[in-house]
Amino acid sequence: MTPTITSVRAYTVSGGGADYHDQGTGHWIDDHIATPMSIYPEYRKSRQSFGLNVLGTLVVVLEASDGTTGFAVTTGGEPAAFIVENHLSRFVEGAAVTNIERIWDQMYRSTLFYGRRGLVLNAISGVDLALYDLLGKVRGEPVYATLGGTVRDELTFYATGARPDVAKSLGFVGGKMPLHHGPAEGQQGMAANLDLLGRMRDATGDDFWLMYDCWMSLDVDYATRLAHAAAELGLKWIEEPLPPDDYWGHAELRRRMPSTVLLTSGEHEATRWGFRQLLETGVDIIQPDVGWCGGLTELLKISALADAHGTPVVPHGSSVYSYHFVVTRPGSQFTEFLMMAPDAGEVVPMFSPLLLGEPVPESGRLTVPDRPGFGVELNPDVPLHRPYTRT
Ligand SMILES: C[C@H](O)[C@H](O)CC(=O)C(=O)O
Ligand SMILES: [Mg+2]
Repeated sequence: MTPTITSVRAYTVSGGGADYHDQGTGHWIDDHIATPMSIYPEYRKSRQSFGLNVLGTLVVVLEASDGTTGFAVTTGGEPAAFIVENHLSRFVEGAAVTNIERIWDQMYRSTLFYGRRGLVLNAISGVDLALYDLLGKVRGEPVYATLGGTVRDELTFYATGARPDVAKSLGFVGGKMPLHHGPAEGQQGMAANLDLLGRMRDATGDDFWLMYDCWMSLDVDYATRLAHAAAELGLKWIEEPLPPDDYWGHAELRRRMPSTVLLTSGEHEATRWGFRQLLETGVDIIQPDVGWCGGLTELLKISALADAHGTPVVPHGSSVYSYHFVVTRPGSQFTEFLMMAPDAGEVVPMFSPLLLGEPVPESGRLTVPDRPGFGVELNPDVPLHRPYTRT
């Protein structure tokens, strides 16, 4: 008999974990990175100063009637824990572990009046990923097998961090750097952005991919100028240059940018409907985050839509949750690894120290482990807090 889900519990964790922006001081990920808030000088130096790490990590744990447990981690912290415990749990508890599509549909429809994207979709994603982990563990198969099996033997990675030169020596195919200066920092900022790119090009040679992650900080005019100047230095792509709601700006920017530089976006987009709009702008690669876009159930739909547009899907970060997806998709030729060492100088597990068994690329490559579910466990040494206990 198919086991049913007997309980849903939502926990928070502070520091690191799935909220990878929640790092200590001196980390490259909070070192004067251009953001939508950079127009305010007082919030320019640090993203934590305007609250980037305010949510923290969400851990969703599911228990089945046969005693199997599944779990997932994402961002969303305490407010997402409230939504999971007090709203979404009703669609999960009592359901068969195989009923993922129905549970997703009920979670999405029932939250439309206050959801659709952002925090609510983080919470839905967390539950959805935990459902896949549980189903895999009940069946004794890795999630990639549940999705239909692999299309490649190993994953190929580019690295995101402050040191593409180090990433090259570690075997990655490319390095994506955060852009440090936005339009409010004028011509001097633009020159510094191009100078860093030039130095990294000198250090890595002509064939290494170099990309700039602009984290929603630019406008069409600045992004156009940056793309033309950076094309001379062999920039492969310009990522998320505009606020996600500006679909029209994305279309205009694609028209104005040189054809040699790719336009990529989507890590802050959610659901098939959001991605439909983004795909129609003509972006060259979409980058859904499986922990934010609606989970695997939704990512499969987004990816089918992208295939029909001929647009590759290269998911944003998300460690094992991305790896089990990418290894099953012909349209996802490579994947991202976020360098979480404070100086981006070595490979460490992205969600460290929260997970046990979290695999990392070696020489820029990884065979996805065939352990059941997502193949990871919660580290018992990391304290979990359950803010909304139900009786
Ligand atoms: C480096 C970026 O600003 C951000 O922290 C991560 C990201 O957007 C990405 O990995 O892509
Ligand atoms: Mg990005």
